[in-house]
Amino acid sequence: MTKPTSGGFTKTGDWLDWYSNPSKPRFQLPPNAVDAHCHVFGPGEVFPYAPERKYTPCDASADQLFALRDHLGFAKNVVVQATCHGADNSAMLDVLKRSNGKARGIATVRRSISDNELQDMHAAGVRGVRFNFVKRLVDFTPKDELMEIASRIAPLGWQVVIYFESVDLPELWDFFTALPTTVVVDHMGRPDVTKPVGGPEFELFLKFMRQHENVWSKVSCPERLSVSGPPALNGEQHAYRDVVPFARKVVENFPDRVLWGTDWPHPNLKNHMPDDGLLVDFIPEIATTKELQQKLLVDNPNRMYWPEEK
Ligand SMILES: O=C(O)c1cc(C(=O)O)oc(=O)c1
Repeated sequence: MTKPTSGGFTKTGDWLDWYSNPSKPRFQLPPNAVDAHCHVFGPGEVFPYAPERKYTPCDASADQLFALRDHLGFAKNVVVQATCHGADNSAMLDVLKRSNGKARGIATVRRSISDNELQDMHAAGVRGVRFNFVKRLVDFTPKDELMEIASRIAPLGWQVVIYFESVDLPELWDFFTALPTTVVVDHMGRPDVTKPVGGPEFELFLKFMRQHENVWSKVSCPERLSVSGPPALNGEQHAYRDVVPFARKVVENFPDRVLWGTDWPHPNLKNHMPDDGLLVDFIPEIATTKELQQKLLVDNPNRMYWPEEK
């Protein structure tokens, strides 16, 4: 059954709705595991989609996110502002408010934001801003504007989350390496997994992490990066084979600087929508020991987003 887009909005034509009734993962998540990359969409009638958005999704609410968290066995979420909400962070902030401290947020802000607004967001649980360089998702923002935002959020101890395509890394290198904060890369910088894992393009990404100890990576989104599949559907326990060597390499080289997230509700997927339970079953393919799993799912995200709990 298709899912609604409320508030009088019309869903993007080829939109794929998030998966209903995901399976129970076979892989049992360790206690206090964090889904460190997920979103909410609206609902549109409560939190309208932004005029400048590039897509209109089906609704995906805070309650639906919490239900998924509990079903999969995560303890906490890091909610990343989705581009369909522009710089209006209210839907994301509403999740944080209703989470009893079990969610942190990554916001999108413009340079016009006041210091008081940043302080309020910090009190609500926001711990970073996202800079997006994927052209199909956002309009261009000048780098000096982004750098100004980065220098204003740095004193709060916030991070900058960056989303870009691997082919754009050379051009963005100087900007990224000048950022004064912890930098977290979404989805491994979107490698082209049809190219060799040891080839120059992915090697540049590994060099970026190797040379800059403030750079972390989310080893998320095999469902987005995979070309070969097979998709995480119909009980498939060996999904997305072509992504495995890339993600494994990042986890094994930088075990203390990796994070994992579902990316629910999976904006803009075009050829299938994964069963989120099977997506969790992908984790032991890329973090192959208990020790690596503990770092990826528990130690790293809790150190990053809930340091006060130590
Ligand atoms: O590749 C994407 O389409 C995508 C979009 C968004 C967003 O719209 O915020 O976030 C993601 O993590 C990935």
